Amino acid sequence: MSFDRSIKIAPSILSADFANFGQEIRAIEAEGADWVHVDVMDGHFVPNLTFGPAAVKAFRPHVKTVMDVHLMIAPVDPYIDAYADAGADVLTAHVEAGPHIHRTLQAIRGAGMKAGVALNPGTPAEAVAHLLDLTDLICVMTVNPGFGGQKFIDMTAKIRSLREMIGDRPVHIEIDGGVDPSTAPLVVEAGADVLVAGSAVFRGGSVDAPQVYGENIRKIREAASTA
Ligand SMILES: O=C(CO)[C@H](O)[C@H](O)COP(=O)(O)O
Ligand SMILES: [Fe+2]
Repeated sequence: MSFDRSIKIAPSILSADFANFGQEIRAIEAEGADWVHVDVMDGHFVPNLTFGPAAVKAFRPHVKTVMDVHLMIAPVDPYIDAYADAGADVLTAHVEAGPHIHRTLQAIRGAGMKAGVALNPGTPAEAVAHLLDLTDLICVMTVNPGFGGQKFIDMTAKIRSLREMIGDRPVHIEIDGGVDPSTAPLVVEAGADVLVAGSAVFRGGSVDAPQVYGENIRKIREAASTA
């Protein structure tokens, strides 16, 4: 997985049909997804529960692009090897998930994955100031994590600060939560390059009507290109 700053749309399968992940992943990729975003929730760090490493491993053969795994779990460290074995390309941990995010990022890279760090809306950009050389992606949450379909929280000032802090390092800025054609240009203009979108991609479509996913992805991409 090589670094580039072009806009990438990463549909979140949190909004897919949970009885049909394989087909859903193949459909969004066929319809133009650049990455596939996988939300892991533990019912403890966030008030919702999704799936664990065995399910993520089962998704792997269906993902031909980049499997971007967003861990909303605490603790993280005991599970890093399991997600490496599951085939995650990017593994993102929350800075709020424990006292040793520096060690966690080292361990993620040590296990052969790209290391991501996520920031809740209430966490300032400065929380990652000493982590920039250990991270490949900073995920700026634009909702409080736990659920799809929530209203976008404006974090453009934080995105601008991060873009300045990152300088010319090869670090992606990913935006997660409430991204749709109306919010995408704001975050891209502020410096984001990876746009996660769950409800805005899956809304109105299905594996029997996958062209709707394609139209939804295209609308986000077109809106982002106006930034
Ligand atoms: O991490 C997440 C929630 O915690 C999801 O990735 C995010 O909410 C995407 O869903 P939507 O685009 O519907 O907001
Ligand atoms: Fe996510």
